[in-house]
This record gives sequence, C-alpha cells and structure tokens, in this order.
Amino acid sequence: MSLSGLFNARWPGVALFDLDGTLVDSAPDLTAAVDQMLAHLGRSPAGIDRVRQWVGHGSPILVRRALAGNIDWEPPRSKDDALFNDALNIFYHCYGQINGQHAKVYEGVESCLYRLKEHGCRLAVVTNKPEQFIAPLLKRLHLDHHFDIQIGGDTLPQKKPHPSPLIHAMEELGGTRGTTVMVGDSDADVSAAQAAGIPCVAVRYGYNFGKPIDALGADAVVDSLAELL
Ligand SMILES: O=C(O)COP(=O)(O)O
Ligand SMILES: [Mg+2]
Repeated sequence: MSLSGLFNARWPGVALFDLDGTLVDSAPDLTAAVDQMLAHLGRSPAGIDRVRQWVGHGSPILVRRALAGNIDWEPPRSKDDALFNDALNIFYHCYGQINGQHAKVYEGVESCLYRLKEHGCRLAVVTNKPEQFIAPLLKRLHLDHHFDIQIGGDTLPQKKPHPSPLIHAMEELGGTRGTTVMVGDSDADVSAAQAAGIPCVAVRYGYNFGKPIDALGADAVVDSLAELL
C-alpha cells in the first residue's frame, strides 16, 4: 500500500502523524521521567518494558498506570487525589528536563516526511502528549520544520481515540476525508481514524499497549514508513 493509493492519487493531501511510537521512540525519556517521579515518591522504578506498554493515552493516564504499577488502574475512591496531582506535577517537571535527550527518530521517518513535503502535502502531528512537550521534542530532533500544525492531548477538550483532534487538524490544513490519512502506532490512532472516517496506516514497531497491531483493521500496516514511498 502506498500513500498515493490511500489518497486515491489525489495529491497534494494532508497527512496526520502520531508522535510517540510512530515518529519518535520516546520511551527512554518517558521511562526516565516516570522512574524519577516514582523515586521521589519512595517507590521502585517501573522500567522501560512496562512504560512502553503504558504510553499512548496521554501523560495523566501514564502517571495513573505508573502509580498502579499496571496498565489497568482504578479511579481513587476519595475525591482527594493529592497523590496523583503530586505525581503528575513531578512527572511534568522531570519530563520537561529530559524530553528529547534519549529519544530517537525511527528509521524511514525523515525520508517519508521529505517526500510528502515534496509532493506538496501538508503535515500535522496529532499526539496525546501534552502540547508543551511537542515543540521542544520536534525541535531537538530536527523534525519541527516539516509540520504545519501540532495538536497535543490537551489542545482540545477531547483526545484520541476521540476523532475530534484528527478532524480539527484535517480541517485546519484544508483536507477532506478523501485526501487525508492518519499514521499511527496504536489502537488509539486506528480507532480515532475509523471514527473520523479517515484511512489509517499503522506501524508495527511502535507501542500499542504491548499488543500486536495487525488485527485492528488499519487500511495498511507497515514495518517502516519508508514502505509508503
Ligand atoms: O500518550 C502519550 O503521551 C503520547 O502518545 P502518542 O504520541 O502515541 O499519541
Ligand atoms: Mg503513539
């Protein structure tokens, strides 16, 4: 499957990219920040294998999972959620300092982004990562110049798997459902694209909450974004 096939050969189009697990392997930085947060609270580290499975529903859920030590977490019984609020603030502080230090752009990403821009495509990042962390990460990894718009998990009232961030980015960039594609690594991306009525390319190398991505019904599943060229 090529991108021109997904666009029905109607170039230029709009391509919406997930960030963590799709463009950038950010798990090492996220793990360092989670483990520093846990250490501040006197708890043992989570480690990268578990953090990779917990990324994708935004930082507040990542912190909930880290406090529970599990992907499944229960909402607190009392209204006083002081521990969570402290943990989230510590995580934001730590991640703000670490963001981009160990993260790596996946193989195939840069050639794909360059080729799309050459064709006149407009590109967006649509991530559940809080907005404040997007620009510093893209800048540090020299990816920022590719993107016309960046939507974070707290930019709009809803985040993925809700379709509204995708629809918002598509409309801002002048795209339509026939000329827009979503590229992501997780169930949150595939479900959001399906709900938005936009075709979706899924990558196998990302996080997807520790589960295989092939069975989710994406329009194409690839091992590298270079396969799309
Ligand atoms: O959960 C996050 O913080 C970010 O995840 P995403 O970039 O894969 O949407
Ligand atoms: Mg992702």
